[in-house]
Amino acid sequence: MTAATPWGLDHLPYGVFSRADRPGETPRVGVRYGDHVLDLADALHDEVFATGSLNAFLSRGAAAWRDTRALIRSKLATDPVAAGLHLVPLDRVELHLPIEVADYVDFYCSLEHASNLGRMFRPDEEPLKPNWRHLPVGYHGRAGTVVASGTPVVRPSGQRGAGVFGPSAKLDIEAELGFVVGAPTALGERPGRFADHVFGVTLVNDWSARDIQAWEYVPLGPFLGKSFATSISPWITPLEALAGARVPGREQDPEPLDYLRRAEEWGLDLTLEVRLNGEVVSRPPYRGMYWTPDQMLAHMAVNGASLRVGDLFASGTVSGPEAGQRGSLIELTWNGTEPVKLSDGSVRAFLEDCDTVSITATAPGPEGGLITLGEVSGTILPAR
Ligand SMILES: O=C(O)/C=C/C(=O)CC(=O)CC(=O)O
Ligand SMILES: [Ca+2]
Ligand SMILES: [Mg+2]
Repeated sequence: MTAATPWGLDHLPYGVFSRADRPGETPRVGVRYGDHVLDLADALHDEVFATGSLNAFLSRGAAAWRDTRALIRSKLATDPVAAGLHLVPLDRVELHLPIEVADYVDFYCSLEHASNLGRMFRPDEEPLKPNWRHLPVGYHGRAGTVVASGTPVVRPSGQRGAGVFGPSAKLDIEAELGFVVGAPTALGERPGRFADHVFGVTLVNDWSARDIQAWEYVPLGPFLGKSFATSISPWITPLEALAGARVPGREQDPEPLDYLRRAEEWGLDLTLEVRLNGEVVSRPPYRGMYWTPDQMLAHMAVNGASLRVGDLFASGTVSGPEAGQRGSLIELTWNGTEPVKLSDGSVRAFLEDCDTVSITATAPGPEGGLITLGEVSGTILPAR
């Protein structure tokens, strides 16, 4: 087995795969270890891992997540020969959407991103709306169009102004971090500790058609400009693997209301990397995000809304203060006025057909070193 790898015992992200040698079998849950996937249904003799998604396992709750991770680590470390029987080479599996997405919520937690978009969409107003520093602004997305990395994204068509219909000419990305809810709550109940409900994180690309969005969003918020596809990584990194990445959240002014007070450190020192056709165009730093994920969770449930197994909530676009840290093309090119230059001599204001965008991230590992989050990638197909 592979020894020195960014996919070692300290990471072990979960995914759902099917095996080329077992056609027709229901996809299975595995953890990535080096260039292999450990087949958990076989290795742990537990049918919860043979159900086609992570949801049944997630519903067992945080104590089971911890015990399972400990068991997997001990099997791989102390009995590699036996564990090796259940390791399938990555190049012989197909990876799927890891969770059955229940509800999908997208937040807007980067001060820099919100300020940049405010300047472009509402040039005559203050960039930040008066509510922005008082609550993590969010909207409900379309769970059914969350797709696994690698799924092609068809350029959406829609209204782009009064009487104007056609393919989006401002197709964009949003590099985000997504949080997967494992343990649910009942209607009317408030969630407890963040780590008792949230299982792990995944990278998200919230594809956005800026021309459709700019015309439709007033006053109810994003709708068709974002609901055509949202891509996530096939790998869910459990929170425990991020123990070395936890940092205090960014200072907040004004002090948030009690229900939004941070009880624990859930700032995360992750650095994202956005590639366009293989070239790095941005490195957004997650640790500077204004609202932390524990605050997002508290806010989305404060009205008594229940959490469901498989809920996905995303941070919103991760943008830092520097030009090379912006998590969307609309910011990187300032609404297309300062196109990005690629090394083949071509330029991009927004995405063209056949462009491929991929997002990765690294974070300090729980035992030193770095861990690498699973990539999310997608290629644009022409409008239909
Ligand atoms: O400011 C606006 O009107 C719109 C902002 C966005 O498009 C951002 C969004 O989807 C949330 C985010 O990713 O931060
Ligand atoms: Ca978004
Ligand atoms: Mg989207």
